[in-house]
Amino acid sequence: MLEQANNGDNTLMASPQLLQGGLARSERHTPSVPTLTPAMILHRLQTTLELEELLEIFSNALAGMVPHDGLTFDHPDMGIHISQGRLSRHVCSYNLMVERTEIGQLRLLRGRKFKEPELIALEEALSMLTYPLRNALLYRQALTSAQTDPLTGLLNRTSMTRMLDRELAVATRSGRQVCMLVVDVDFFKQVNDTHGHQAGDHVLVAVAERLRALTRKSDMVFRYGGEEFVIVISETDAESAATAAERVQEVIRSAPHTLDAGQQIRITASIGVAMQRPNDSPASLFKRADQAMYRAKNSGRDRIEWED
Ligand SMILES: Nc1nc2c(ncn2[C@@H]2O[C@H](COP(=O)(O)OP(=O)(O)OP(=O)(O)O)[C@@H](O)[C@H]2O)c(=O)[nH]1
Repeated sequence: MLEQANNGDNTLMASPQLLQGGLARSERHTPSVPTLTPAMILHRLQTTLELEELLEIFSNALAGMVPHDGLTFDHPDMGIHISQGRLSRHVCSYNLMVERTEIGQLRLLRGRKFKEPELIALEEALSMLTYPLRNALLYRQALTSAQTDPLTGLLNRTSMTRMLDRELAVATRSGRQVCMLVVDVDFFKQVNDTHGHQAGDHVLVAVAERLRALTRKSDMVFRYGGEEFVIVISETDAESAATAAERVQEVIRSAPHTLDAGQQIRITASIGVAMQRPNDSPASLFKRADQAMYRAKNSGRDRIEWED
């Protein structure tokens, strides 16, 4: 079993490694696949910025030279783990770099050992992959930042509309309902005015963290804008939604927030709740939850109000 690490400055290390998992011997790609010229491989790799598609192209282009059962790609800092084909006994692993920047680890898997000429061919192919791979990672980074709020790291309003569209359709098909909570921090302007904008930012980040920690994996938390957050609970009912709203209210007001200067401040939030109705769009559902939130504000704040 071989593990290679190509770190981009021509250092190559080899050490034995055995992968836990399947012991499949049949290869996903067989030697009958035609061998491509380097120019053809490079051309194909430059046809996409989608990471999964790029790796698929790479895997297919490699098939004639280095038959394999599967391929994995990992970039832990970007939270990326892609696995194509299947796990197999022998693993050939490369840490890829471009201009001294790590761009992830690529592993090739198959049931029999990789031979020396195959490793040479693989390294040649990898040298063609690195720049297209770097570009695909940059593209993914750009897409992610367009979807997230830079201050809190939560998904932003644009993402909310897109994801809610899908959630509403799924819930309609399954005969269940989506619930929306609009959560607006009370008297937030006072936090800024009294403690400064940096402290205000700090509170927003802390609120986002509390909401994220509270919500289940299937729930979605968005920063709608300013000090307004939206929680979307998939496939729920009114009783569970009420419990969720109480938990949100509690988690925000329970513990004080400690500012950088050491002061502690307590904050509360006004919460509006709306349940999905037939033919709801993201906008109509949001409108009812938002109106309910404003009623909570007008009724004294630190309250939960339901849609009409
Ligand atoms: N620090 C900080 N402040 C923000 C941010 N976005 C919006 N704000 C401020 O949040 C404040 C919101 O004020 P208002 O809309 O009056 O709301 P409020 O003071 O919370 O009052 P109520 O909602 O009525 O309880 C404004 O002063 C905005 O400038 C941000 O990202 N960081």
